[in-house]
Amino acid sequence: MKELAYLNKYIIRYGFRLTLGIIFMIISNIFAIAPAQVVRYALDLVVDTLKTQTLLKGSELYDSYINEFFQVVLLYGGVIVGMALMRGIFLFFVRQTIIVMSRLIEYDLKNDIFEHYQKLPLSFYRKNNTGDLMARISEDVSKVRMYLGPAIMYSINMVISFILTISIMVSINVELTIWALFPLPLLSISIYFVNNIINKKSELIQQQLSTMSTFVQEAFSGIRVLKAFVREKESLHQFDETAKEYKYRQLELAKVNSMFYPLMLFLIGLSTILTVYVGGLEVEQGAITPGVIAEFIMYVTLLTWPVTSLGWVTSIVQRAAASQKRINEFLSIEPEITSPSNKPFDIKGKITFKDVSLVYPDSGIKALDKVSFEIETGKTLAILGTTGSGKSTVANLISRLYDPTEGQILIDDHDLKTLNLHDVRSQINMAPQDVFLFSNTLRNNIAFAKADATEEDIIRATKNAGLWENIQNMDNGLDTVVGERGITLSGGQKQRATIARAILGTPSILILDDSLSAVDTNTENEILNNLQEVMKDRTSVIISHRVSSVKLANKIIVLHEGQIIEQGTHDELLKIEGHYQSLYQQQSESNN
Ligand SMILES: Nc1ncnc2c1ncn2[C@@H]1O[C@H](COP(=O)(O)OP(=O)(O)OP(=O)(O)O)[C@@H](O)[C@H]1O
Repeated sequence: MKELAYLNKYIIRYGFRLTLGIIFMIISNIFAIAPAQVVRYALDLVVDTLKTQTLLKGSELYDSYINEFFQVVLLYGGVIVGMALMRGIFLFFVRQTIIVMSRLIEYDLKNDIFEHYQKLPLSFYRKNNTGDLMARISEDVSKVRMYLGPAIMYSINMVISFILTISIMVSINVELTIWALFPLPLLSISIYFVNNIINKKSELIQQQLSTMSTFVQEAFSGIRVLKAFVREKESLHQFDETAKEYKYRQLELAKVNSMFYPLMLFLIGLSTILTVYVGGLEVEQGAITPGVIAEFIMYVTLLTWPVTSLGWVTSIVQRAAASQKRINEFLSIEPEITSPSNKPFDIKGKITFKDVSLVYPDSGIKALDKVSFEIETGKTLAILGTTGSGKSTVANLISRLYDPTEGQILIDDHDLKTLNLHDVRSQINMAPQDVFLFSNTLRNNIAFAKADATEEDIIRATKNAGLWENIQNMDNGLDTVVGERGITLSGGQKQRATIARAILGTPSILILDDSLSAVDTNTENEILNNLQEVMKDRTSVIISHRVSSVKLANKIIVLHEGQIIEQGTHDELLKIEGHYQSLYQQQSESNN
């Protein structure tokens, strides 16, 4: 239960609403309980009148007596209706304070979790799958919300109505109180157990539902493969199996649910019977008036819901504690990469690597081994190498997505780790190797880098990325929606859209990670020429497998198994007659 203590700071934040809610709850309970006494007076009055009226029959007083009787009964009726109305109004206020408080906390909690998620390192996302991240921010927060809203509200209600109702009942007749309340704890305990079964069954349904949605989601995102391999029938069969299991679990839940109400009604009925029976005996002995029986039945009915909610609330709190534990697990992870300073920093563009090594924390792979190089502001650095040689790792380190395990990275001669992280990342733009586009318009995808970009900026960026002609041929131009992950675009178009996004903000350092692999050589040359203009006086890092992409660079480094094996300009490297030169020859021959 200590996990829920984390939520106290939120409850304190909305303490005023909660206090108001408690006050409204007390008032609404008073209006709920008071009519029972009015019913007792009214009923006793009816019984007395029935007795007296026979005596007065035939006398002059009879008519006025009956008239007065009806007026008083009407008055009692009016009072009861008025009180019910007041109870309703205050219940409305209770929900408006306590339930609204729970929704506000839910909102804050979701934002806090999301903000925290974004601070966590990439290694965290490798370890935890998306489904788990989503479940904690949606389902788990919803369960915690049930504790903050309904559970707190019904617990307070239970305490208030127990204190008020039971003290009145005891003050009237102790023996009748004991008999009337005797079945209620049984009700509470059985509801607790039934509810636990319901929760377990609901969880199984939830699991099956997520299996079903994952299946459907995969089937539709892989629809091209599915159709191409003519697997529709098998796919339907698999879906049918999953859906059958879902139906079975739902029916299991329905069985338990159908036990719930009969059980509840049986125990409440038992309370009423006992009240009438024991109350009847007490009336016979003259200990109470008949009106008290009616009053007690009303109290028992009033106590039914708080007693029911006791079992229900207990299981909500247990589930909320389990959910909060899962949320706390993520919240307690400290981001490894933090900003040590808030001092603004303007990047000019010089990059220095001094004996930099990186072992990826989650895989233990040594991706870079004592790599050193330097590139001056305004120059272009190209990185070439075999697959898995560590090229993207260099890009990740420059953007400080990881910190080196050994060595030092300097930007404009300052240790990267000491600089304002926000300023560093906002001035270094990267077109990553694994292209990612949001299911939004091309315009919004490109403007993602710069919220205040004008139409002109966006068009210029797409022209420089060699994408403008393609866009003009699309029916909706820049407003074309690219589908999930850019499914409606070709591989080369997606790459060029990410280049446009990267150059839009005219960054101080631009990194293109294998961003020209899906374009033909002519387009590649066109883009590279444009970039020379766009990135004039700024630093570019171009990562590629192709010599054609890197030959114009001021410095080329060739990586192999995490180490630099050659470095220099295109001409210098050709003279060495090493790896670069043989790659150049191979690629020139295959182009001819
Ligand atoms: N996020 C990561 N976590 C763990 N290991 C990684 C991660 N990224 C890369 N690696 C590993 O580090 C090594 C270098 O990978 P890197 O992506 O830098 O190579 P690359 O030269 O860019 O390759 P490619 O040309 O295929 O893109 C590889 O062995 C890879 O498996």
